[in-house]
Amino acid sequence: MDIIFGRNRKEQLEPVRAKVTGKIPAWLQGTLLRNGPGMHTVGESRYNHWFDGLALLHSFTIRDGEIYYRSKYLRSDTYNANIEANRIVVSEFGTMAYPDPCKNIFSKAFTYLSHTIPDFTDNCLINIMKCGEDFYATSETNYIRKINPQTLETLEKVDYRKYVAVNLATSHPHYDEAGNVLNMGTSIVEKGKTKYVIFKIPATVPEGKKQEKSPWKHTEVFCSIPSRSLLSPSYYHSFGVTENYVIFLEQPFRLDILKMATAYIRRMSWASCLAFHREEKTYIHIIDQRTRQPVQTKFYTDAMVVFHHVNAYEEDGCIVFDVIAYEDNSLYQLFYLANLNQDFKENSRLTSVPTLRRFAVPLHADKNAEVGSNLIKVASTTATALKEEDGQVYCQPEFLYEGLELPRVNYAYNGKRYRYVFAAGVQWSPIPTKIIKYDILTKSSLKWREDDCWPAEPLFVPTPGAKDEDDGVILSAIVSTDPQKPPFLLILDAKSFTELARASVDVDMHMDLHGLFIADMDGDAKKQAASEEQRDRASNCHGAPPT
Ligand SMILES: CC1=C(/C=C/C(C)=C/C=C/C(C)=C/C=O)C(C)(C)CCC1
Ligand SMILES: [Fe+2]
Repeated sequence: MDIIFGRNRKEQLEPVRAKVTGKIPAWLQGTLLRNGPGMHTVGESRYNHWFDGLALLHSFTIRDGEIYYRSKYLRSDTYNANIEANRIVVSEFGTMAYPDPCKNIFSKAFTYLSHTIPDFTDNCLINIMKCGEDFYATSETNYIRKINPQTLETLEKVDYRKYVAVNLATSHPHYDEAGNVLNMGTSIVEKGKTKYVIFKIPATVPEGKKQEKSPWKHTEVFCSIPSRSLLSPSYYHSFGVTENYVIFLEQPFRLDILKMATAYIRRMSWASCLAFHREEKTYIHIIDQRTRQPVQTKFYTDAMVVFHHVNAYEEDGCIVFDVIAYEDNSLYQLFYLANLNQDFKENSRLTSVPTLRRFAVPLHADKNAEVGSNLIKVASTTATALKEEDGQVYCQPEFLYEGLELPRVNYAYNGKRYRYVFAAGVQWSPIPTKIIKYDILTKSSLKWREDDCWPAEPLFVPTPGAKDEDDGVILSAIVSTDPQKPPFLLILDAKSFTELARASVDVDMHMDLHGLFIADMDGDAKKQAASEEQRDRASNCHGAPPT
């Protein structure tokens, strides 16, 4: 499996034309931009974990039935420092690195301890985020990197901490219809008050505040939730939204801050500071977006580990939310390269299969309801919420489907009642072998698979003017373990799950994590943008300084 995971990939700087078979829908024009780890060895040193790898951006540009592929390593400070030193000098999730072996490590550790938490990596390998017209490569630390989505060039480094007090932030923000970004992060050092912070980055500079040009400067804190444990906040990889609420799971998979502060001196990785406490509860926080306050009722469920929220919506006074959940944290364990390389089949068996679970949370608990009664009256789910004596509400999910990860939905239905989940199919191994369309209404599924093929996260792109939720295509980059079969971009019809086209490229493609599709503007929008640009230029000539 080294062929898929541990091998360093060659970047493809010049766009290369793909060999297309089948027929690409004429309306499908734009760029699929994705991110993931591509280099795990620098000189003689090797990362321990797949999530440590240096970020490799890649893109498929689809135009008039042709597809061009390119890839480029993110020139993060981390990448540059490693390449210059010809070894790993910056710590990542599963690898602690020691920048200068000549320096006394105790003095280094002392500096770290006095600052509590060291400076994190800017190796942004997980996802791509859109802020206004700009694109950023993201990870889960306080740094993100602006990128050029066309050339894949690395631009400036943005430190979240300059705009909002967070040391960690998710790689899975949400977007509202205007393109404003809603994200969450954890503040672990501010005055000892460990808290989770929900914040909003506007897509454009708000009216009347134009003197401050960057939308980042207008980032606002939406709501803060104190951590149940000051020294051990919950780890989370994503969160959910409905039209009016935010759903945050404070799960008993926690980061130990004291362990983090001493990790460097103990020669332990950040990953070793994460622990799953199976005897604890998972708290379900519901935040009202209108009042910006958490709903006061204490909702909880059993211990679980969730990386990906799928979707959520409001129905009959309840919040229904769907997540991919595990019984434990074995997923992170399996992605150690040592497990992925030798005896792959033996070592890479998940001890719990990722399951699509539906929860329902009652927003207005009936005061007269009896203790022990189920507060969920929604007919569409068997999820329950039991009223307890002390006023807490114990939620138990409905198990919908077993063996799927990297979920995507038609984003026009994000926060709304929806029907379809597109995901990668995984069984006892964490590596996807199928692409799945799961129909929540009929509880049936459609699958795509092919021998020796390892599909990436399936991304849904809607047909312009689509009426049905599944009216569109699925895009997935596929790598193969068969040396005769080059990697390809698969285009499926999202309704029937039949292949429309594939675009093979003879390049060294990596298995990636997440990304997005940037649709080309249509003719009219292009014309309008051009005339706006012309108008802006003209107004610049009349006094305003050029930007
Ligand atoms: C570097 C670093 C981190 C990195 C986490 C990463 C890189 C997580 C990747 C998760 C993925 C890819 C999950 C997929 O489901 C932490 C632990 C946040 C905190 C300390 C510094
Ligand atoms: Fe993710």
